[in-house]
Amino acid sequence: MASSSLFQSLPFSLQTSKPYAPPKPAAHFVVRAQSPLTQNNNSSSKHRRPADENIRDEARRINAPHDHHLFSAKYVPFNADSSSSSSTESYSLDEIVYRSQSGGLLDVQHDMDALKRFDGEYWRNLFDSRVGKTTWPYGSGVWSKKEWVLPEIHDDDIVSAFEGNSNLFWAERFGKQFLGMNDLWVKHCGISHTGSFKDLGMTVLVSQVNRLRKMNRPVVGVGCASTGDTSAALSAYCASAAIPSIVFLPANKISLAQLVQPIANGAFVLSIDTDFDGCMQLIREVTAELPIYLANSLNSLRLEGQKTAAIEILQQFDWQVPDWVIVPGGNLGNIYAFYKGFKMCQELGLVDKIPRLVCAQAANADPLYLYFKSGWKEFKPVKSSTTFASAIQIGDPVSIDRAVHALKSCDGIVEEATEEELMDATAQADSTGMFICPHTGVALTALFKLRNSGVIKATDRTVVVSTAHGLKFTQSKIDYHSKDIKDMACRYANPPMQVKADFGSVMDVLKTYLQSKAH
Ligand SMILES: Cc1ncc(COP(=O)(O)O)c(C=O)c1O
Ligand SMILES: N[C@@H](CCOP(=O)(O)O)C(=O)O
Repeated sequence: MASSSLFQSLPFSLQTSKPYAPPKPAAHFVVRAQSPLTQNNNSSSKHRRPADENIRDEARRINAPHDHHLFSAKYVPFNADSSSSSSTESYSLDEIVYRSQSGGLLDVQHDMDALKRFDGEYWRNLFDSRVGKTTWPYGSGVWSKKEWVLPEIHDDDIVSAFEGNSNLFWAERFGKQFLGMNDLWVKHCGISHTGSFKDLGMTVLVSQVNRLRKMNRPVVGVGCASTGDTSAALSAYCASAAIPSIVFLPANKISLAQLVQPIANGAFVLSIDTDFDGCMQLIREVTAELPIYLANSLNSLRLEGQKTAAIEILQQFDWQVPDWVIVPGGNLGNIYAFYKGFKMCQELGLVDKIPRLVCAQAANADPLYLYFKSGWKEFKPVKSSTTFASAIQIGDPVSIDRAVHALKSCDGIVEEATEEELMDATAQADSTGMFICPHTGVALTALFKLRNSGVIKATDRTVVVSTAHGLKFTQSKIDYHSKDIKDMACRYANPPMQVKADFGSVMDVLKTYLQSKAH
């Protein structure tokens, strides 16, 4: 139905480069900011869709086909200094390609001129109008930004669990009690369908695979190497689209909760006697030989979804820019994704600056930290050792170049956390009502260090990105609270008390407890 198209309802043509003159505010919101679907939702005479129509059918009926061709994106070689690049190498997103001709990384480049024909206010209003709906596919926090993510995919090909839109938690007590801060926030990306931020990228990647398979491209299955979260997301999204998934896991190096996820979702699970870097090497070799599509963040499609978490943070602050965003880093795709999300918002006029980024690593797997400390002189992969932050136990990150570009471009910082520091920070956060994963503990340790050194000020608005759900990492919490960790004081342990099953004994321990709590 062409007349209900968002873009047809706009009072200017995309074919012209004439600057757009905003209409009056009331008309602006009604005419320009709404998607075809929200126009239906907001109408006072809105109709429920017919009982025999599902939300995909509804989207098919309402969304005009040409909406998919207004914006476009392609793969280009990732080049930190893109302004001076004269490369003409590029690939359609429908090609199966992970590396540039020179063997370097790729990046998804959007047609920024087409996107710039709409002003920042337009995009802010459009994104805001889609939050919290069940309309397909915009109810997802990722697909609510579809024009900036994978503009050309048909809504019908999208595989989504309505991911994103995760809560931005005001860490009131933690901020005040431990850091003297009152504007500290935790972006809970792990409160998500499979319990980590990987869902944001995987909905994009698996949707594209779904499209490729419908185009009869040679993709029999999708594979990844994983420290637990990528494999969980991959297997869930593939299962929902009936696509075979294959996961390479380092034997005995991921949590039980993570291991059971791909098993339950029907993935082909290979437990391999090596570390993550070894699994990554193997999956790269295998995907070069077999019709298995690579789902790790080496594949730049993933980062297009992950960058929406940055846009969401701005949106949740009503498009005000925080001073700092702290992200735990392993394979280093996510730190770049955050940078890219913020940068696009700046370039397209939604905000006028970007935050400073901090990448936080476990000291037992800290190649980026060592590189940063050397003044970016020479990058050397490390042999990582065991860490409670097991999902970031990565010594040879594939996105090192992306991360360095992101950090240099925003005056960023790299910090690290020892095992004791990250476990203490996790326990401290939990004691104030959170239930975070050890990777978030790494990010909080970075915050402690930067507050103590005065780099982050008490009044700075700071966001810590929580990357996975704490329930995936209960064993480390049990060990900590049982004081069962060698060479660790476990200063914030809160072990349960064994009490005899009689009234007097229970009363005694309760009285002692209440006295200790009385003001
Ligand atoms: C829970 C968790 N946090 C942080 C990271 C680090 O993200 P990245 O590999 O994009 O640096 C990962 C995965 O690597 C993860 O699973
Ligand atoms: N933590 C990751 C490691 C792989 O990262 P990716 O973003 O490159 O897939 C995991 O959970 O597997």
